[in-house]
Amino acid sequence: MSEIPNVLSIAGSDPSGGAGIQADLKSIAACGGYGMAALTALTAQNTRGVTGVHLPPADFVTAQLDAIADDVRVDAVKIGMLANVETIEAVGAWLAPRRGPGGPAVVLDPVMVATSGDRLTDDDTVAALRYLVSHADLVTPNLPELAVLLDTEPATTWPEALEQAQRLAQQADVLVLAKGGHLAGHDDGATAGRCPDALVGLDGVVLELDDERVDTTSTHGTGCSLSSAMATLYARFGDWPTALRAAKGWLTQALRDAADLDVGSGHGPVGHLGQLWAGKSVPDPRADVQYWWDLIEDLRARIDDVWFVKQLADGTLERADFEHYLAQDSIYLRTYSKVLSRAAQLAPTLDEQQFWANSASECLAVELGLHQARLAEAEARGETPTEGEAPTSAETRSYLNHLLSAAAIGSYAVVAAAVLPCYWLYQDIGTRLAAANRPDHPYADWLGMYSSPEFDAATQQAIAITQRLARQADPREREAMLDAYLESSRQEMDFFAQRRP
Ligand SMILES: Nc1ncnc2c1ncn2[C@@H]1O[C@H](COP(=O)(O)OP(=O)(O)OP(=O)(O)O)[C@@H](O)[C@H]1O
Ligand SMILES: Cc1ncc(COP(=O)(O)O)c(N)n1
Repeated sequence: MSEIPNVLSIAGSDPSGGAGIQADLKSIAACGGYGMAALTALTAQNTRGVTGVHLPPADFVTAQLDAIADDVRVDAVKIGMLANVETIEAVGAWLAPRRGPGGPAVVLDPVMVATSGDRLTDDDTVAALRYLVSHADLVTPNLPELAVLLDTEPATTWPEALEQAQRLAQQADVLVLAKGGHLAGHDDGATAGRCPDALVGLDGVVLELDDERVDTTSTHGTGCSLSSAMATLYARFGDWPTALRAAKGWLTQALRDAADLDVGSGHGPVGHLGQLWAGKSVPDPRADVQYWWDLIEDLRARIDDVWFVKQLADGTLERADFEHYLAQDSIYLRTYSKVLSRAAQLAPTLDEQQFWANSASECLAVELGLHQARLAEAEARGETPTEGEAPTSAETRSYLNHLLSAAAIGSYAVVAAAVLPCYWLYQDIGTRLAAANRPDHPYADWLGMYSSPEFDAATQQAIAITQRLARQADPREREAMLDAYLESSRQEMDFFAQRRP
């Protein structure tokens, strides 16, 4: 089976190309899908407004849908403008037997009013649309549409929008994408200059993304474009948060790319294909290291529960266990420093070379400190410190083998991805360990060292470098980066969980 999903838009036509099925087909293509379109309405429309609407008979809408389904597997459906009750019922009836496991994902954009302010639906369609909402997987109303569906006033602040979205989610048992586009000019609070979107379920916000508000009047068709991007990216990646991450990044850039177009004198279209024309790949959440971090959310929670981390935090850790950890950390850092030197060797710029080389050197300084601390620990217990290195544990060896293989055969991007968890996880855990410190804590000196502005800054720089490399990587290298990152994260966990012999 092809990896390119077949995505069907059931929507109206905008002959000026910015909204409706024209926007949908461009979005689907830009997001890596094969686009199909069944027309529910023809509008006479341009960037300034709608001057006419012509509706095909409802049974001809059904005929188009049947023709597609008789021949083509449909992986996802996006529903846009449905101008009257007959059309809504025809689409609902066609969809009903196709819902459920193995059926296409359904995104409903309950279009009622165009960006220009022109109504696109009859007044009596609202009740029928409410019914269809409860039969979709995801519904993407703008703030006025959300209010109409709930029979209330439009939200003017983001918290109010989220509250309304949750209410709709509960009423219709559907996932709601709350969109901040219409907050412009209302909300001068936390969202000023920003354009937030959030997936909201029955229990509240599932994922909230806050992106820059692009300073443009070319917002015609953003709702159409976003909903068809969501259908396509869900079909590609299999979950809604991942789809939203990729769709939001793509749409924000498409809004910026609108500046390259010269279409009409009103609200112009977005630059759907600008990113493809610039030679960038189709949207891919794996290009965002924050997505990598979210993927290891469970693992991060488990690290906090590892016996060693808990006992170190609450001060019940036995000295011998602590000494074992210091010994293994010392061995780890010696080799980790070599892997960082490999990153320095591969770095294309002076800045990055210097960053990795400094980090490698810093590791050795810390290793020296650890060595001395280990001797002091042994002396404190009245033992003669053993000179030379302790034997390397299986866990330490496994982590180092992974890093060394990345350094031996991985690209610069893969090496950066492999070393990143040691910064990021350590800094993250360190913040909580440092917070657990108190003057009479048996490991007070240590916990104090876990968090430092210098290490925070180095972590941010490692994240920024890896982020740039992930964006530039082709899909194959990106996959290798993510694999290396995930493996290092698992190895971090095993390293903390190891027991002394
Ligand atoms: N100026 C902007 N900058 C960045 N993102 C924007 C901007 N305007 C809208 N968006 C984004 O576009 C998407 C559509 O949002 P909006 O709330 O405008 O929906 P809509 O009203 O259905 O769209 P349309 O404007 O096409 O009618 C959302 O992801 C929103 O965050
Ligand atoms: C055929 C058609 N469908 C939908 C919209 C809504 O467009 P927008 O995304 O601007 O709200 C539109 N203007 N025309």
